[in-house]
Amino acid sequence: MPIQILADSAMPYWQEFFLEVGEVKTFKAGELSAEILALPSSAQLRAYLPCVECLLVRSTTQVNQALLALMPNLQFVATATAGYDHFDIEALHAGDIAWYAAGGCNAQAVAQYVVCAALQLAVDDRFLLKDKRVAIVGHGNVGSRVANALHALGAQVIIYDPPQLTKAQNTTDLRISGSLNSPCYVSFSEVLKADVICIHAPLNSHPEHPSRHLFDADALSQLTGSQYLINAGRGEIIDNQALLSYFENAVKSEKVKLNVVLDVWENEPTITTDLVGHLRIASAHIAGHTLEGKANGTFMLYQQLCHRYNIAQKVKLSAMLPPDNTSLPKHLQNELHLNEMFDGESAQRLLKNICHLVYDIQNDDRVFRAHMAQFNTFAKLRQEYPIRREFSALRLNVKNTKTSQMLRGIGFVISNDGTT
Ligand SMILES: NC(=O)c1ccc[n+]([C@@H]2O[C@H](COP(=O)([O-])OP(=O)(O)OC[C@H]3O[C@@H](n4cnc5c(N)ncnc54)[C@H](O)[C@@H]3O)[C@@H](O)[C@H]2O)c1
Ligand SMILES: O=C(O)[C@H](O)[C@H](O)COP(=O)(O)O
Repeated sequence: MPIQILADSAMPYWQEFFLEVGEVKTFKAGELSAEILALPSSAQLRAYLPCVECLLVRSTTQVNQALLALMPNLQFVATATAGYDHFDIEALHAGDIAWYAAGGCNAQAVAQYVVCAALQLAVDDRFLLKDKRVAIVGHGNVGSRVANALHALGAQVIIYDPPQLTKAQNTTDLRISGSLNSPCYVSFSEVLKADVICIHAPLNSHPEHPSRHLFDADALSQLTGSQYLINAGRGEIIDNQALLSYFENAVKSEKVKLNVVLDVWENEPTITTDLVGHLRIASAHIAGHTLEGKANGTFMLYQQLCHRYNIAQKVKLSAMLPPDNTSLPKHLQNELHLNEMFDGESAQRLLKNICHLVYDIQNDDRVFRAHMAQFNTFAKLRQEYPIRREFSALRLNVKNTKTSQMLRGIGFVISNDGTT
């Protein structure tokens, strides 16, 4: 009997990977909840559920007790995402169902979203990132990449990650893979003093350090209009009602407002739309939605399935992705050669223009505002998100060693840079 797999169809290349493993039926985001499945229109999907052995989802499917009760043969649940707060872990354990989350699959994508946001704000507000102190909240797959990228841009980076710090203190080997060589761990009160705060913690109710509402009314009241707060972790890490009250009070008292970038929101997809007008950059939870990030997620689930069912891995991810052969327009390439030392405002503007050639975050912000102003289309915007590539898809030719190190640090692939 082939393995029975039920998978979210919003996983690029699912046919190429999952059909190698078993028989696959797909569903669309929003279709797989006990409430929706109770409707007569879901009869066909509901009838299939008792056969399902492997369930492959994205963050939009709540894997809870009510859903698990409909799949008595389920052995394995996996999500093609880094976050797994949509899993009821206790219910999975109770049902003796193995689970997996594709941690790191889209870390590069999120890091590049943050780099684009930071460069955009720096250019608009005429400051240099290298003069700023940046706090990273959550220094895992995503946070460490963001830390490395902003460090490469010259920023001073500090880290808030109590679970990681505890682990580091309890081990003789203080190196933490994928992070800055020696992370500078700080307290939460130091985070609140940083010029830029980037949130990349998971949503959790950790007994000592819960991330839910870490940025509550009290924390928000300590921030000022000269600071920047970027949330690409989970919406619930910032109390969105408290943030709205903060903005409304700032408007009333004519105070300069905190600069906030939100990719993630509380209660997605039914978000607090009143917040949008107060934000510097707003998007519909798409920071990780590059083709590479999503394809990595599918591939990581395929690897898990092969491992679990002892199947030889035949399909390679590199065979799927389109070739990375875009090159820089001549005028930008010339400018890049002229700005050899990459110092100062004009170099930062050039870097922003190069990054935005691959990913134009302003366009995501414009589209988001236009749609959210008309009707609540958060989920639709996410489902119809256009194909976005990562910086590695743009080949850069750079001679200066320092410049190429910096560009590599934020994820570009460099050729003919004089270092090789
Ligand atoms: N916006 C997006 O599209 C997008 C994409 C990818 C991931 N995410 C979110 O980002 C989160 C992080 O992803 P990751 O791959 O880096 O996960 P990860 O598990 O590799 O890293 C998370 C880090 O956060 C730390 N942490 C846990 N609780 C914390 C707390 N209360 N305060 C500070 N740090 C805390 C952990 O110790 C860990 O080092 C995911 O759980 C997901 O919710 C969002
Ligand atoms: O946790 C993650 O990996 C991200 O939040 C991910 O980008 C969510 O994407 P979705 O599954 O909702 O498409």
